[in-house]
Amino acid sequence: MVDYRTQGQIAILEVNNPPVNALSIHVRKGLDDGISRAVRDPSVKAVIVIGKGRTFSSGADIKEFNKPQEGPRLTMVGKKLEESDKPVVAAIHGTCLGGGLEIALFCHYRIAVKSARVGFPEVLLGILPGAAGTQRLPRVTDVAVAMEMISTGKHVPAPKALEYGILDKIVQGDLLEEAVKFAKSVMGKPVQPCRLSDQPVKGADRLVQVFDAAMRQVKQRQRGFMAPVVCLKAVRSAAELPYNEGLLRENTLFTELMSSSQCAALRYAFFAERAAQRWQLPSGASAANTKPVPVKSTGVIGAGTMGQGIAICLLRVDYPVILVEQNQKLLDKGVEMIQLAFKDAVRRKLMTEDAMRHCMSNISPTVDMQQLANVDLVIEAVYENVALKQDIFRKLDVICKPSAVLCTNTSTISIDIIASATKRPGSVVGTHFFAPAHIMRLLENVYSKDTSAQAVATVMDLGKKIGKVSVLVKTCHGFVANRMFHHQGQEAALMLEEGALPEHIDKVMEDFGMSIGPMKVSDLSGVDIGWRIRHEVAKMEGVELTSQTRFFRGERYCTLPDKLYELGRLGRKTGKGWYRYEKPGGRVAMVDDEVTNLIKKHSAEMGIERRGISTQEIQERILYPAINEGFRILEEGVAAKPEDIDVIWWYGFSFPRYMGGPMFHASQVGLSKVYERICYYHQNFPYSSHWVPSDLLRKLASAPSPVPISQWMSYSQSKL
Ligand SMILES: C/C=C(\C)C(=O)SCCNC(=O)CCNC(=O)[C@H](O)C(C)(C)COP(=O)(O)OP(=O)(O)OC[C@H]1O[C@@H](n2cnc3c(N)ncnc32)[C@H](O)[C@@H]1OP(=O)(O)O
Repeated sequence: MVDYRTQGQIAILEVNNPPVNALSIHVRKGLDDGISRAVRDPSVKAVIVIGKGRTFSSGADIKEFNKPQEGPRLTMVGKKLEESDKPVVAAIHGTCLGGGLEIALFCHYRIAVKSARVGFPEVLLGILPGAAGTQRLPRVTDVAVAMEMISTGKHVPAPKALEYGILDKIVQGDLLEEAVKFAKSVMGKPVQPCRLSDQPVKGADRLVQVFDAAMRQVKQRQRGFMAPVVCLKAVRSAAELPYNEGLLRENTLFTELMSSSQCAALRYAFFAERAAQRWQLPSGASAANTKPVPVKSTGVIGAGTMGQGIAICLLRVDYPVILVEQNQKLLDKGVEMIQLAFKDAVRRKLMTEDAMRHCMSNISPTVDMQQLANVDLVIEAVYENVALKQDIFRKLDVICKPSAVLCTNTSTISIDIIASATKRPGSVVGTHFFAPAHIMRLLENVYSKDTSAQAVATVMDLGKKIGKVSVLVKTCHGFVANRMFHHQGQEAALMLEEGALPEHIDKVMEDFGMSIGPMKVSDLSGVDIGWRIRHEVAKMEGVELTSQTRFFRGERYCTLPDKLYELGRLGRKTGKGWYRYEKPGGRVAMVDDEVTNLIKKHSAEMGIERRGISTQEIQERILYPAINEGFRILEEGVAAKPEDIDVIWWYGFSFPRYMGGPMFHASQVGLSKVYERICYYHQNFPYSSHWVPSDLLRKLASAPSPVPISQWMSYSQSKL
């Protein structure tokens, strides 16, 4: 785990724990033994700590977090490194994160290659750097920088770290050779001035202003999230207490965070996100055994809002895009909007003018679908209409080369139905982007009964290349995201006619931790989207939805969203939806009397006596139908595991990661309690199918002891 060797008078401690040199027990032990040996050996005059493979160290081994601590503690190992009278040099490449950076800060010197990155991402796991990081970073760099780095978890590129004083030197060429040269240059020099524990905190005279400003920012950005607040308190203590007392304070705060439910949720999230990338099809084909089709050229059909966003995602990572629209006017408008989005990115310094010009030069607008004949991958992004999408896929089947992967950005329509329009259903796959497509991180990839493993591998790979988090699901109406979200929308509308107002529902859910409530989400995604989907489904079933409709598909139906649509209140884009906005496309949601009156009038027309709806009821009626549907999705194998559902909710609907996602949240509340409440609502609202309890949930809820989330799927086929 740590290879010890000497090169002349230099001892080299090389951490060797693939894939990312996590500081597992054997690594800590190896470093501890290694530094003792180097200190003991009179022929050794300097020590280098370096990482083998792709990185210096990614920090503590997160898999060890819920196990009892064994072996030497990181702080003890660090203390030994610092106390060595022989200079110790950390030689950094790849990433130097968390405990890895703490080890480096215990060393007397730090050198790095230019591409290296350093950081304290502990906050993203709901903890703080608990091996002296909060006490040592503000001693090497300014306290303001330390507060920013530790409370955000952002990685800092080597050149910036040099500027901050975290690094002593950036080297070119072979890192070990450079480290040896550096070690020789400091051999024999006293190490005392390089021991950070002896240094004062930098910028301590501005502590109060810096702390107050950082705290304001953290509370604004991360409502309800404990770790950043506690991180700031720990750094503050570095400036207020002597080093050893600061360490004790850090330890108390660390223990508090480590035992929190937020930390448990974030640890779960860390592994869930990575597990989602390890997709597998029922056939046994998987990420591990399937190669994607090489994609060098792409096409996007539809230059509307979604098509523009998707084209931007592709252009940003250098894919040439053939953008197809049905007429020149719509095409020109689409290209203009893409250009505007890039200009905005330049204005916000997210890209250079040159990069923008390069992206725009890669776009080939056309009204001729034949131009797609040679593309490797095409994404259809027209509006949600089965006949239209089938027509496009019929044409693509004739036009595109046999190896092309044919993707549809449908948000609800079964991929089986769309693929059936072609003679190559194996090449057809869903790529469900979330609006705004160039900003939202989620890509819900959807396979049909015929989709080939290669097509799946291609879109999962594409997701990674364009910077998305991809989750693979099986086709059904609405897939995972919209199928779960739909029930929230339904239940929210029903609560509105019973007595709630949009601002009440949103406040409760925002206080729960959602970055925006469901009514604001509806305004953001567009009231017309839901309307179109509902009416499309009704049309397919030969039903007409009118203002008098009270039941649809045997369920209680609320016409309020349809009434909003009929008033032209389509959401942010029209400047009014469930709220009023400062302008079309505005962001500031204001309560609108017109909506309040509409809702009250609607309740009266329906003969419903309005009542006060409690916070608990709003929270449960928004979350539990989605959770119940999540269990059905698992039962049906639409999602392979609960973790995939939670990943979809963090990235698709901004569900607070520190609460773990709806399925993890259910596990924390307790499945028997969730089941009992769902049964209660089912009794009270028998005409809403989303309250019919899922069979899988029933089985899990009646297990003799709580079933860990990792074992839920083993109950899905059981006969209990
Ligand atoms: C007290 C607490 C202290 C002292 C800490 O140090 S807490 C840990 C702080 N460090 C982190 O939070 C870093 C976490 N890791 C990452 O951010 C990334 O993995 C990376 C930037 C280091 C590399 O990213 P990438 O190249 O994309 O690779 P993956 O993320 O896919 O990771 C590869 C596999 O390694 C596993 N991994 C990564 N870091 C750790 C870790 N610290 N402990 C245990 N395991 C880790 C990760 O799960 C991947 O595993 P598989 O999915 O392939 O099984």
